Amino acid sequence: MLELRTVNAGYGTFPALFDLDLDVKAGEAVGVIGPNGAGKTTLMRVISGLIRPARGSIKMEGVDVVATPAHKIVSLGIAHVPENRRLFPQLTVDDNLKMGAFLKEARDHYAERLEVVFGLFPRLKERRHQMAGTMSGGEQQMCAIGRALMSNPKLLLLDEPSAGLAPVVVQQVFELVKRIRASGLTVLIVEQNVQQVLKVVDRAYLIEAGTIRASGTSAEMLASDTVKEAYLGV
Ligand SMILES: Nc1ncnc2c1ncn2[C@@H]1O[C@H](COP(=O)(O)OP(=O)(O)OP(=O)(O)O)[C@@H](O)[C@H]1O
Repeated sequence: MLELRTVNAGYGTFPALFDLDLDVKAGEAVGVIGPNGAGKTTLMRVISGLIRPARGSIKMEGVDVVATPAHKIVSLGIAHVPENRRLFPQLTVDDNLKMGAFLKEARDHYAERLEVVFGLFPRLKERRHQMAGTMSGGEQQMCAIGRALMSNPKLLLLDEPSAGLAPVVVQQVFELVKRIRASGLTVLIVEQNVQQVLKVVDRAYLIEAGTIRASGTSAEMLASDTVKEAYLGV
């Protein structure tokens, strides 16, 4: 579904990703783990078109993402839930969800999409008239994911959904990821919480200093000495 080949990207003259190759197949949940500053967020931004690669190719179902204008990338079926959620705190849950349905196709199917999102996250329906900024961290994450789902994506990019949440809420967020996964969506998820993320993904990539250092199934990653020593503290 998604194919990155020798992707190089950065900020000005600062290179953040080097010759990065990555694949996500339809129906898979794939994790990206790695230390602070490794380039995980940059990877998500380059896939969703927020920044453009200096070199390399990105294809979504065979379509060249690099040649697609940023505002059209959503219509390829890619939805990005950014780090720190980026909700509109002064707007209601309903209005935040509406923001996710700005494309014509999504607007035309707004009521239908809303039912899908409320079906997946009933809590959002209960809280639909509440200001997003007054909801708990876990609920806000739910709202951010719900907003992304309003565009009816095929591929959901989740950037550190558990960041800044209390341990019990982190559990709930990983339950959400499982639910999304079970609904048939393809998921690419960046996480610092290595132990937890390896429980919900099929495969994972370890990224260090802007490049892929290791990859494998969740079981392989859990058994890998590199991953164990650096990220699992064993
Ligand atoms: N807007 C920016 N301008 C300049 N440099 C940036 C910018 N955003 C990120 N960087 C740099 O790019 C590198 C990769 O950052 P990135 O945010 O992708 O890492 P990360 O793996 O997501 O880290 P973290 O887990 O801490 O969020 C870092 O060295 C960072 O300082």
